[in-house]
Amino acid sequence: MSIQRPCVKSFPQTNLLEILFQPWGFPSSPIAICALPSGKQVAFLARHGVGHTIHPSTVPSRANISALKSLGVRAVLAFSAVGSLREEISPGSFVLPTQIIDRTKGVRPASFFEGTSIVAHASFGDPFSNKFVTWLENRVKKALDAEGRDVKLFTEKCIVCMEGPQFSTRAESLMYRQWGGDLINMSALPEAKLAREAELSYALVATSTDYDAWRPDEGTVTAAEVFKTLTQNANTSRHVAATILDDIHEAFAADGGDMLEEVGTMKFSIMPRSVEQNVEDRRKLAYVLPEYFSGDQ
Ligand SMILES: CSC[C@H]1O[C@H](OP(=O)(O)O)[C@H](O)[C@@H]1O
Ligand SMILES: Nc1ncnc2[nH]cnc12
Repeated sequence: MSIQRPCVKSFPQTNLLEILFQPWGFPSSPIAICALPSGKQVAFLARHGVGHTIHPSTVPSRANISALKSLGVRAVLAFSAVGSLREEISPGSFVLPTQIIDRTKGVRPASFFEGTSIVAHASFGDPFSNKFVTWLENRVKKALDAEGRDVKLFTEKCIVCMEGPQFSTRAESLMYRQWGGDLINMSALPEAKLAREAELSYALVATSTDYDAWRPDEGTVTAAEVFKTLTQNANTSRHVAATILDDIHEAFAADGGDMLEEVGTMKFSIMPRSVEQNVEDRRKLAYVLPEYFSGDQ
């Protein structure tokens, strides 16, 4: 879910060929561009496809993020069902995490630069956009407190992103707790990494559905257990989105605004040997980073 702005200044949408050129394939679902009651536009994308047909390991995250960027999106507010690794984060709780532990297994393309002649190392020490997350804290809390919704909100938590599709073993779940993990899902990565490379602000609203597999006297998570809480969490997520999207749009609307802390960061992440950059690679990367790759070298 994301904020849409009419146009990214320097995106080279000059002819039909350029528009049709989608270097990372098609996104998971059609992207619905909707007008809010205020008239502002937002774009919605279903990560697992319209009929939930896409496995977490094969979500085309590069296509998703690059398509959103090409539409003029500046900020992505992602939602995810997560397991809880902490007693206090009971199913039904909402969390705005600030850290990630990567337990994906290298099978997901995780960089726009992969397979190109251009090397870049994005900073990822703070994997979610700090300003965006901080900005969200009060707003999400207020939205959750409205209408007597009894939903707890946690902040400053660490999410483990695992490969799946099977859930974790008890031993893995206990290990993640020892590592400092508070939540677990299969979707935060490479989405957050790619948003960073695309210079988009990215925050995750994690919605807890289960206690994973670490509780000694309880059974381990099943898909059926996740589904039990999922519908209620999805309703609450829709309420949160409907309450805060206008304000998010507003916060990101002004050019050069405070919230756009990722814009400009890739400038110092791309290795500077541009003489050796392949023209086709530059063209491909111009789709997602027109700021650096659309012109001649
Ligand atoms: C249905 S449980 C596992 C599944 O749920 C989460 O998906 P999403 O993040 O799209 O809500 C998790 O990451 C797994 O992909
Ligand atoms: N326990 C769990 N592990 C991984 N992904 C999840 N999504 C929801 N619950 C999960």
